[in-house]
Amino acid sequence: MDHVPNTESEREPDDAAIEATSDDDAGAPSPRADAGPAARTADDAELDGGEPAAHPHRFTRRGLFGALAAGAAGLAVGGAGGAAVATGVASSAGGGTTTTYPFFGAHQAGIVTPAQDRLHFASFDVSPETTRDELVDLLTKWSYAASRMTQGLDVSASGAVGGSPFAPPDDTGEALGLPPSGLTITFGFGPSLFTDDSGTDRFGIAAQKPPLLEPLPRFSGDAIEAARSGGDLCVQACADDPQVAVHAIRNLTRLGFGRIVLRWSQLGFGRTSSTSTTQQTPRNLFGFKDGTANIKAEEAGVADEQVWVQAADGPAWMAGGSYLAARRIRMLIESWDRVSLGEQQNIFGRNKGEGAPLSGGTEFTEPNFTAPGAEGGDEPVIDMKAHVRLAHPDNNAGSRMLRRGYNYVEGNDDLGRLDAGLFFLAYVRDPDQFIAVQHALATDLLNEYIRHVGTGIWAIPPGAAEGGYVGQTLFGV
Ligand SMILES: C=CC1=C(C)c2cc3[nH]c(cc4nc(cc5[nH]c(cc1n2)c(C)c5CCC(=O)O)C(CCC(=O)O)=C4C)c(C)c3C=C
Ligand SMILES: [Fe+2]
Repeated sequence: MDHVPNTESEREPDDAAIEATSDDDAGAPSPRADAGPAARTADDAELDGGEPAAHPHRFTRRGLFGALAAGAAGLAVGGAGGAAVATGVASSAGGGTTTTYPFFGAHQAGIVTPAQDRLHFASFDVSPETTRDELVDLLTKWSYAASRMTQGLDVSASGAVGGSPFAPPDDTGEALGLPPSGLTITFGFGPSLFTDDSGTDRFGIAAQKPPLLEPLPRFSGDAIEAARSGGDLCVQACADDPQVAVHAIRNLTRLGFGRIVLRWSQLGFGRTSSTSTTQQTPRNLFGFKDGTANIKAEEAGVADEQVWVQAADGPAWMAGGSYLAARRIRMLIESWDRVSLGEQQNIFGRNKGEGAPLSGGTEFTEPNFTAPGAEGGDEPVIDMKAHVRLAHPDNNAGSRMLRRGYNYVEGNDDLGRLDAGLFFLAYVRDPDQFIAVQHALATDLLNEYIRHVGTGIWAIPPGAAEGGYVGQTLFGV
């Protein structure tokens, strides 16, 4: 890891990290000043003193919910900093879990982390007036807020209900009472952050742009919509409760008012990949098990080989990071539903029930691409244009990718067809791992039933050191 060292005093977490800038009504002056000593919370003490809490996981939104339900005195006058109240546990209506993943670490969470059930993904453009210092300040605030929300805390110590009644709350509040739900928040930098359309180096980082970070090329059959593509920054929020994921994106967006603009966003449900051997393989909207051959966190050495940028790869600031390729892929559900079971299986090269390759065995048996068809003819049992054949590492110089996609359904079009599909997310050490496979899929039998309508690529910096911020290795302050 190549983190720029930082000191406690330089990077002391503080509510100030969340306060508004003059062009930003998201943050009023710190409400803690109004609250008085009686209102001080364990969180406040931790923040003021710069000492990390020994057990930050104790302070949960759920704890606060219990206190509210019990009518805890003082909250109505903005007394108690919400997140400190750890008693009176109420269960979540959203079905979330108490799982937490650390925000700080060598790699960002949300990549090899076991894929959660829900996604809210957002792409932002940095506003023309935003300076480098303001961008760094935003990344600092984002990291601080993310480090709290991923532990089930409000966005700041005063949070949703602990601040001044005369100022907008720091936290929007819709996650009050919900457990952490395994929330992970992953940040990325698009090619246009380094140089804009006119070639301008807006933030003095053009020289540090990874040579591999170029907009994805046009692929055969693409029907890309600009409004669903690209973006200077991306944020992937995954959780086991949709409201927790949406709360995270909403509050991060709010922190960026005046500095960034939401370009597009995507909700997802029903993860379409497993990233851990502890997880059952889920199904996509075509009804097939998806993620069987995905990279799993438990595969020794594979993430270093295929997912994490190594120090020797360069640039130095990306060591421990990754690249994220995103594709919004519409699935033509109604056409697919008229295809026979045999042809559906032929298209993927796996059976629909168990997900086993058509060459035989069980779900996790490696496909045999030379096994002959049942009639004993020349044709192999796994079609030459089957999806798993074309996407398999044997067909792609050994290259793999960590898939982390989600189903989406967004109503229907004017012909009464579901606007549904796969929001495909793949993490790779080198974007060419995705590009080569996507080119190989040009003859995929599946193409008759899908349309790629959105695209994007982002450099995913390494994780932040405790108390630091994501992107510190790039900006160096
Ligand atoms: C460029 C990469 C890929 C795109 C785009 C893609 C789209 C896509 N895939 C499915 C469903 C399945 N994919 C499966 C396997 C699979 N897919 C890719 C890559 C892309 N898929 C890879 C690398 C693999 C693994 C190949 C291997 O190593 O065997 C499967 C089989 C089960 C599994 O291993 O996950 C399914 C099912 C859809 C529906 C889709 C677009 C909408
Ligand atoms: Fe696939």
